[in-house]
Amino acid sequence: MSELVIEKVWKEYGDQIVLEDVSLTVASRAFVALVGPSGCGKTTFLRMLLGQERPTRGAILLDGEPLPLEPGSDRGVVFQRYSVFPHLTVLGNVLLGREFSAARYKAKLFGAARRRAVDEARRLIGEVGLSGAEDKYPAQLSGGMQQRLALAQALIMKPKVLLLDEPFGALDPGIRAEIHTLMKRLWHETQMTVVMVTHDMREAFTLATRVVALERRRDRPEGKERYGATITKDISIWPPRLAGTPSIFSPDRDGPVASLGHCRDDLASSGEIQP
Ligand SMILES: Nc1ncnc2c1ncn2[C@@H]1O[C@H](COP(=O)(O)OP(=O)(O)OP(=O)(O)O)[C@@H](O)[C@H]1O
Repeated sequence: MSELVIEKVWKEYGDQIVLEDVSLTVASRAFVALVGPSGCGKTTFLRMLLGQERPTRGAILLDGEPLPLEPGSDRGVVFQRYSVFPHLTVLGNVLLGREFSAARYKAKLFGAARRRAVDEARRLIGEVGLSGAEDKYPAQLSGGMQQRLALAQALIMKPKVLLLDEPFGALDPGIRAEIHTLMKRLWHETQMTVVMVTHDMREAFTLATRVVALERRRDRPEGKERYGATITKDISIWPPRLAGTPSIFSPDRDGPVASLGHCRDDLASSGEIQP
């Protein structure tokens, strides 16, 4: 379970109302794409889900509990840039979250605990297609590889909710299509709830189960700061998609194995998926 409930949330900075009266329930295992004009408050909304900002009014609940006041391991995040640490290797970047959560002050793991974490980090590095790059630094990676690394870095903490702020916006179209395939596979495998900000409608409709638009209802220049954005459209993608569940309508496009273009042997042989 990882359901997010946003109840009548407002966000104001001084006199400026950025968001007004936003209510949204994001079901467990859903993938919501958040779209809207520049400056309407999408990142602000995501930062509230992360716990970096607090609503001025209203409440945000994760599985029925108010969100903790600061970011935690139950919520992972990937930004368009700067999600990874330039002075750490690929392996170091992926291990970091584990090291911090195990030893908050020294941020180092030792012995068997470190070996287990290293094994897990290497497995994830493989999952995102970066095997062989473990000892490289982010500056030695392409943009697409850096975003794959950022995904692995977020996933090692096994977040219930993954928050993505235009994570693929700076990538070339070909690389973006590849990373979409990866993102779909990871979403199906981990069955996380995902909220992704994007400017790319094609990306929104390719990945999401639901596309939600934030907009100011009254957009007169003189009233810009007096009215915040709210949800103006909420489109459920058809045929429906759900993490971990093959689509009955388009199994070749949507489903745990479909995004790979072929059926993974382990799932097929387990009888979970029909090849
Ligand atoms: N910490 C802050 N203090 C004051 N104002 C802020 C703060 N953070 C965001 N804002 C304001 O909130 C508004 C919404 O910003 P936000 O970055 O959330 O928009 P956005 O929809 O993500 O934009 P874009 O699509 O261009 O990234 C902007 O007017 C911005 O200046």
